[in-house]
Amino acid sequence: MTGNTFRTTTGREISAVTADEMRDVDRIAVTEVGLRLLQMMENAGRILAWHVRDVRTEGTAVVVVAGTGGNGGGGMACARHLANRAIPVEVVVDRSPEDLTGAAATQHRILDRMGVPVITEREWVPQSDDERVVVDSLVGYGLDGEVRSPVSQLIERTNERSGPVVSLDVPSGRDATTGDVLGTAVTPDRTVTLALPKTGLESVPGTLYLADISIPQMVYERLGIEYDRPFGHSDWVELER
Ligand SMILES: NC(=O)C1=CN([C@@H]2O[C@H](COP(=O)(O)OP(=O)(O)OC[C@H]3O[C@@H](n4cnc5c(N)ncnc54)[C@H](O)[C@@H]3O)[C@@H](O)[C@H]2O)[C@@H](O)CC1
Ligand SMILES: [K+]
Repeated sequence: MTGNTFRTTTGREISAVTADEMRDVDRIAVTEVGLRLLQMMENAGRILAWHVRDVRTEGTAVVVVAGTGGNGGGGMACARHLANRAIPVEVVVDRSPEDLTGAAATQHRILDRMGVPVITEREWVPQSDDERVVVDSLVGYGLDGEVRSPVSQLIERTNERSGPVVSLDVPSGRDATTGDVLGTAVTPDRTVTLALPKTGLESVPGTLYLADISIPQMVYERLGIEYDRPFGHSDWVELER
C-alpha cells in the first residue's frame, strides 16, 4: 500500500479506507441507495464460501467462528453456502445464540432450521490434530478496543489450529484502520476484505482478496472516495502484498 491505495495483482490502483470511512460507506449504501445489510452480507458470505472451498482439501470439514455483528453474520451466511454443498460445517458463536440480534440472529435462525450445528465457545474444544479450515468471522471493522474474553480465547484457539484460516474483512483482533494488534489477533492464511481494502490491512500476513458486495460507484462519489469499478469478470480481485 502506498499512500492510501492498494494495487491489484493486475496493476489496478484501489483506494484504501479507514474503519470510519467504511462505516460511512455502509451508512450511505443503506440510507441513500436503499441496500439492505442482509443483501451486502449475502454477497460477503457467498464469496467467502468460494475462498473457503478454494483453500480446503477435499474431505476436510470447516468450522466457522462467528461474532454477533455484521462480521459474524457474514460468516454464518458462508456456513449456509458450504452446507448447501454438503461440506461438513459447524458454527461456533462467541455467546449463547439467544443473545444474537439483527442480521446475525436471522442468519443463525436459518442455520438452526437447516440443522447446521451451532455451538458456543465453551463447547468448542478442538483437538490438536484438528485439520479443519477455520473461518474467522468474529469481528471486522467494529473492533472497539483490546479484545475481550471470550473472543480473545477464540482467537488463540483459531491460531493454534493446523488447518488453513480465512479471515472475513479484517483478521479479528486487528484494528481495521491502523493494523495494530489489540491484545491478540488471528494470523490468517488469507483475508477476504469487503468493498474496499481497509488501511490496516497493509501489514497483515497471508494473501489478500477484495470482494464485491454490490456497493455502487455513487456511494463512493458521494463520499469523495476514488473508485473505478475494480470488479470485472470475477466477484473478487487479489491485492498485491
Ligand atoms: N459495507 C460493509 O463494509 C459491510 C460490512 N459487513 C460486515 O460487518 C462488519 C462490521 O459489522 P459491525 O459494525 O456489526 O461490527 P463487527 O461485526 O465488525 O464487530 C462487532 C462484533 O465484535 C465484537 N467486538 C467488538 N469489539 C470487541 C472487543 N474489543 N472485544 C471482543 N469483542 C468485540 C462485538 O461484540 C460484536 O460481536 C464488517 O467488518 C463486515 O464484515 C457486512 O455485513 C456487509 C456490509
Ligand atoms: K474477522
